[in-house]
This record gives sequence, C-alpha cells and structure tokens, in this order.
Amino acid sequence: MSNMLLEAKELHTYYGASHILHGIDFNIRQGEGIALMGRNGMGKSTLIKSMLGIVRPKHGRVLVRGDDFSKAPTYRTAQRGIAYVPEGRGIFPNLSVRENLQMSARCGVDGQRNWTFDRVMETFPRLGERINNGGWQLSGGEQQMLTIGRALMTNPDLLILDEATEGLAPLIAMEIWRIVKQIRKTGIATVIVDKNHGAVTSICDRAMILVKGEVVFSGSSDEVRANPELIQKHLGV
Ligand SMILES: Nc1ncnc2c1ncn2[C@@H]1O[C@H](COP(=O)(O)OP(=O)(O)OP(=O)(O)O)[C@@H](O)[C@H]1O
Repeated sequence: MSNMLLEAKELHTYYGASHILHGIDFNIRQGEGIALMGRNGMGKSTLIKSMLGIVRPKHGRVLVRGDDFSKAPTYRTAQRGIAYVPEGRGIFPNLSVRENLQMSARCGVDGQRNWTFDRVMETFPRLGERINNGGWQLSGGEQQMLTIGRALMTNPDLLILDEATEGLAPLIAMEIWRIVKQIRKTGIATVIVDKNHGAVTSICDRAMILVKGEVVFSGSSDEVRANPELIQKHLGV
C-alpha cells in the first residue's frame, strides 16, 4: 500500500480575478518533513488552504491517502489524520488550557491514541504550569504551544504548521523548534512554513520554494543549505 498522505496535482487557485497558484504539484508521504519556503505573498498559505479545502482551487486535484478530496469539506481532511495549525493560531480564548486540549482529543486514523493529555503535558511543560488559565491569558508563545498541543491531541499523521514562530521572541521560538523536532522524531509527517530557513531546513528532509505561485525548487533540504545563491535569490530580504 502506498504511504502517500497528501497529494496535489496541477493546482490553480484564484482569489477573484487574481491567479495565485499556477499549476502546483505537491506530495508528502508518511513520516516526511517538508519545508515550504518563499518570500511573503508567494502563495504558501494559499497552497496549504487549497489542499485542505479552505480555499477551492479552480483546476487540479487533491488526494488524501489516495482518495480524491478535491471537493471534500475541510473537516474530512481532519478526520483523515491531517492537523493544521494556521497562521495567527486558533485557540478558544474563553476556555482554559485544559479545556482547549481536552475538546480536541480524538483517536487517529487507525484508532491509535499515541498522543494523550499526559503526553502533551510532558511535551509542553509550560502548558502544565498554565493548565487552568484561560486561553486569553497566555503569551503568544504559549498560545502557539497550545495550538500545536491541540493539533497533537487529534493524533494526526500529518501536521501542517503555517508561520510556526511568527512574532515570537527568539527564546520562545527556540522552544517551539525543540518541540517540533521532538514531534518529527515520533514519525509524524510535517509541513512547515517559517521565515527561519536554517531551522526549517534542519528539521525537514525536503524543501520546496514558491515564487509567485510556482515551484522554483523542489529537492532535499541539504541542497538548499548548500546553495546560498538559491537562498539569496528566492528567500533573501
Ligand atoms: N483572501 C484573499 N483575498 C485576496 N487575495 C489574497 C487573499 N489571501 C491571500 N491573497 C493574496 O494571494 C497572494 C498569496 O498569498 P499567501 O498568503 O498564500 O502567501 P504566503 O506565501 O503564504 O505569504 P505570507 O507569509 O505573507 O502569508 C498574495 O498576493 C496575497 O496578497
């Protein structure tokens, strides 16, 4: 059986008359890590949203575990083991940390329950200290930890992190990377968008660079790291 989790073929996505994605192919298999890279506005979030059914591509196909999901509602991709941590995060501010985590609990696609409340607590000791605080009382970094913790409570096979450390202080960002590395080691496939090229390419085995809604590079993270010109040309500020 193929271990392909998520595939996109020839995706074209528009916002009104603006043509944003120009025929993008993407795929990720069980256990892989992909750094999705590119400057602001190049289409990274739109690609993610197009694959999850949050935005509907005009052309192209999306397959989840080999099944056609091109027209499937977003909640079905979640049921098939794909967890999404959107840019800007998404916790319930009026619920406590505990409630935020508990309400997301569910078993994975094959019934596995690797990620329990206790395991999330072990992974994010800082959340443990805040367990009865309301979501609104958390710092930006703690909110991001809670969002990732909630995603893990769904026992996903694929975790998609958009702007994983955006707006976070360097020390907190380092803590997030430590946790993401730990998650990668457990074999969960991961797609990561972040401006810190060094961090994402060290955590992910593959990298993909978008420029104006087209793939200009797809290869190993090592290739990206060994090629400062590629970084300067497509990712430099
Ligand atoms: N809801 C929307 N309506 C219209 N245009 C949009 C919308 N969302 C994004 N865009 C435009 O689509 C293009 C791609 O945006 P997208 O957010 O996918 O880029 P990105 O690579 O994720 O960058 P960023 O890190 O800035 O989010 C940009 O030109 C952006 O202005």
